[in-house]
Amino acid sequence: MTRAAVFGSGSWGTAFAAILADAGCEVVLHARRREVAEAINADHVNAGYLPELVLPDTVSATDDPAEAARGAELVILAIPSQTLRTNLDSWGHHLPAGVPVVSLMKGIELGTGQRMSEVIHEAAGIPTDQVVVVSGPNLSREIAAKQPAASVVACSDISTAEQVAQACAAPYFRPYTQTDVVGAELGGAVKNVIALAVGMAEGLGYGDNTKSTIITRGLAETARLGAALGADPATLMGLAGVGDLIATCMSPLSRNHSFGVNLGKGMSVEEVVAITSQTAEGVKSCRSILDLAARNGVDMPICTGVTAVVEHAMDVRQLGDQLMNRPHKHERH
Ligand SMILES: NC(=O)C1=CN([C@@H]2O[C@H](COP(=O)(O)OP(=O)(O)OC[C@H]3O[C@@H](n4cnc5c(N)ncnc54)[C@H](O)[C@@H]3O)[C@@H](O)[C@H]2O)C=CC1
Ligand SMILES: O=C(CO)COP(=O)(O)O
Repeated sequence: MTRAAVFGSGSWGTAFAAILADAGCEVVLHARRREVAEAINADHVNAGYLPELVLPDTVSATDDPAEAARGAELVILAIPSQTLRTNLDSWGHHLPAGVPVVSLMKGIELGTGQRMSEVIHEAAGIPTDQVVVVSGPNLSREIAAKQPAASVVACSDISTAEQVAQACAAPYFRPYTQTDVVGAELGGAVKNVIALAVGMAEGLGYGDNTKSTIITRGLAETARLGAALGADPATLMGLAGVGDLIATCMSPLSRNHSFGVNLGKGMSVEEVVAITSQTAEGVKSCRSILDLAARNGVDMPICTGVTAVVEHAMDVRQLGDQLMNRPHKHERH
């Protein structure tokens, strides 16, 4: 039985712990707060995040990172992107050597513009051929309800990707292996920003033509960034690209989508932050994605508009005009 350590006991870490357990692993969840770990051990439920999910007996929890990491043959990281480096600086030295380290995170680090796999490599010294990315249309509440879904397991070393895919293949969770780590990570990070834009459109009262236009042109700007950074275009047409884009942009379960809806309805960023208890990665990563795009000479008008709204440089009601009044151009450019 593979022993897996999952760091981050929020929505996705908890749902992924259940996937691993249902796939036959023994799982230890690391929770920052002792009372959360104790409640999971006592009740088999993480009430603050996924109260409807009863965790199998093979999932236990601890607030001690050394204990979580001890003997792990597989490490999973599911914490907010902008806190990954600080977390790894604090307990990354406990991670066992020579085992796959999986990123579930969908963001780009502010300041460095690094993808999460790059942060893991740099901050924890994990060799790149042991860093794995799992990304796809995986809204945690649907996964927790064991509704069927698939995902991409990407690693530069295909045998490591296959090992991780084997460990997380559950009856309701179907992994597909990949070697395009860059494409998988960019798809996951940029779709959050596009989902904010779609949510804003919905909040402003626009319908499905508008939303489909944003999704499709959002995919176009993701593809441009991917091309500049060496992603395989086919990855962005797959589960980690268009698959996740559709799920996140269309679902009321998406935190990014919901955040955007509230902005579109006229709430301020601060007001939405105050009522959002979980991570909406696009709010922080819009700036880092835009900086990354600028450094690579890539035009990302939707991300530019979302960032302007998030940073108070533009009223949400101006976003549509700004996008619609850009110079006309060929669809492929
Ligand atoms: N929830 C979902 O449906 C999915 C989420 N993801 C990605 O997984 C990552 C984690 O997301 P969620 O689990 O949904 O987030 P969440 O907000 O539900 O949970 C975050 C977890 O990280 C912990 N944490 C550790 N250090 C922290 C710090 N310094 N500040 C705040 N929290 C800290 C929190 O205690 C909490 O357990 C994100 O990058 C997200 O984009 C990816 C796929 C699906
Ligand atoms: O990544 C996700 C679904 O694949 C979750 O999206 P949100 O973070 O917007 O809830």
